[in-house]
Amino acid sequence: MIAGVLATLGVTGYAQTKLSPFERKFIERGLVDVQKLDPTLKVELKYSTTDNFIKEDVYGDLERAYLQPMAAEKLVKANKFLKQEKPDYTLLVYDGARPRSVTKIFWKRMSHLPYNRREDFVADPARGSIHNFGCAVDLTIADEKGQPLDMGTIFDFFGELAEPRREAAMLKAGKLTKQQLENRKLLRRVMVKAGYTSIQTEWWHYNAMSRERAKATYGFIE
Ligand SMILES: C[C@@H](N)C(=O)N[C@H](C)C(=O)O
Ligand SMILES: [Zn+2]
Repeated sequence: MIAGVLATLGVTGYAQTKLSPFERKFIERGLVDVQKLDPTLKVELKYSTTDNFIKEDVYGDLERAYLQPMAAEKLVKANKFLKQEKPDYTLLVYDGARPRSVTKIFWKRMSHLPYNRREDFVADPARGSIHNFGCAVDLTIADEKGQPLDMGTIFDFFGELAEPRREAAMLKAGKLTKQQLENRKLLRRVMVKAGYTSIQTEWWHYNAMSRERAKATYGFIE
């Protein structure tokens, strides 16, 4: 609440900037703009464009990525670890905190899938996505030209080729190249070293905390 009042007064550093409703909500809940902590991080919120799996801009004016401070600090660490290995590369964030209202839209759009398969790619809003607590991030790595590395699939490719649990088989079948796998492993290495955990079904998704702990600690951002 205090953060919200400060935001209204322009004390957060966004004095001349009109905040989007989602951004206001994030700031009120104590979340932080990841680029304020590390301006070398790149951010392209895919759900603030029509270049996403539902082909709709569901974020409107929101252009900045927000996370709980604990998750943002881990992300900054991961970017530092990446630069130790590859000084010209940087993390490119596609999504951070995501209100549950948006997860509800995604969940409806995947209603053609059986429950298990649906949950592999989009969290059931009844249980909550870890994004809904500001504790998950979707991201890739950008090279020295700012171009995303080839990870074998695009972001939000909902199919087996995107699944870390199938990487060895995909490599063997010639569907994933050694370089694509190396790129994924580089992302995984720096994120895990920084304290994130990966999931078995999406190469781009990382959790800073378990769903249960995030729910108990922060509660839903609706
Ligand atoms: C929709 C996709 N980018 C994603 O974040 N999926 C996970 C499982 C989630 O919804 O939490
Ligand atoms: Zn995600």
